[in-house]
Amino acid sequence: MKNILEVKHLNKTYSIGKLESQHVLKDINLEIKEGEFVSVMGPSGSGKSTLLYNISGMDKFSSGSVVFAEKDISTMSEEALSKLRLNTMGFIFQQSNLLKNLNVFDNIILSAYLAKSESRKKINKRAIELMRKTGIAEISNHDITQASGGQLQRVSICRALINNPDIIFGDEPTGALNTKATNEVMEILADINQSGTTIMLVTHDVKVAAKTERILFMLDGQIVSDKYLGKYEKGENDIKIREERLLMWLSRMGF
Ligand SMILES: Nc1ncnc2c1ncn2[C@@H]1O[C@H](COP(=O)(O)OP(=O)(O)OP(=O)(O)O)[C@@H](O)[C@H]1O
Repeated sequence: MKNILEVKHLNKTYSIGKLESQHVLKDINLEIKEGEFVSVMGPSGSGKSTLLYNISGMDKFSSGSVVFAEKDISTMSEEALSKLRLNTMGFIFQQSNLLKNLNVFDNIILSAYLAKSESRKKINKRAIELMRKTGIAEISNHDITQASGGQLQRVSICRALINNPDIIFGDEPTGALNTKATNEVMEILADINQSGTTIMLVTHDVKVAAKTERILFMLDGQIVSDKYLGKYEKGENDIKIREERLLMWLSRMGF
């Protein structure tokens, strides 16, 4: 499998006021293969979200290089980078950040209409298919304010998938959900991954990470460990064994 992401000597420093700065990502080196399902764990403040935002081109890193699908994003103009994000990356956040004045369907199709690379007919067809797959077809015309937390995250997933991205980045996508909705969202993501989309999630939840294939552990701005758990098969019943393996690994690192 080819690498979809190659990160070399990545550093990120935030300036705090005039004299102080904080070195948040410290010489990160990372390769992610096409089709992998990766999660990033680690204590609060270790740099997980910062890593996600810097390798997805949402934030500007201080030094190093990030090559995404053979394109070096550090040398790209802001315009080229926005286009790359729109056409090849999908994002899911803890809070769904959906537009309250649009209904479910319009929230999903908006970015595809903006991309203008396909006919509206084709986009609408894909949106209907995505809503059906994620179990929200019946709320297509509903206002966003009427949807439950789990439904909102499914809308976010459909929105993230509408442009057929090569990769989905999620920052605590299940962080605001109850156990049932978390499990449902993870089954949907496992399904999406099985159809070939690479996924990278930041999570604090062992049950979420246990359903991913590879777990990176961050500590103080560095990836200090990288565990390969193997592909999770949707609906698999040895999830408890995966969780136990992960918990043992995490406890060895004092987490
Ligand atoms: N825009 C910013 N300006 C200054 N410092 C920042 C900024 N964003 C993050 N930081 C700092 O960078 C460090 C890493 O933050 P980050 O959000 O990446 O950690 P995290 O591991 O995702 O934490 P959490 O699990 O709590 O979300 C923290 O000390 C945070 O205060």
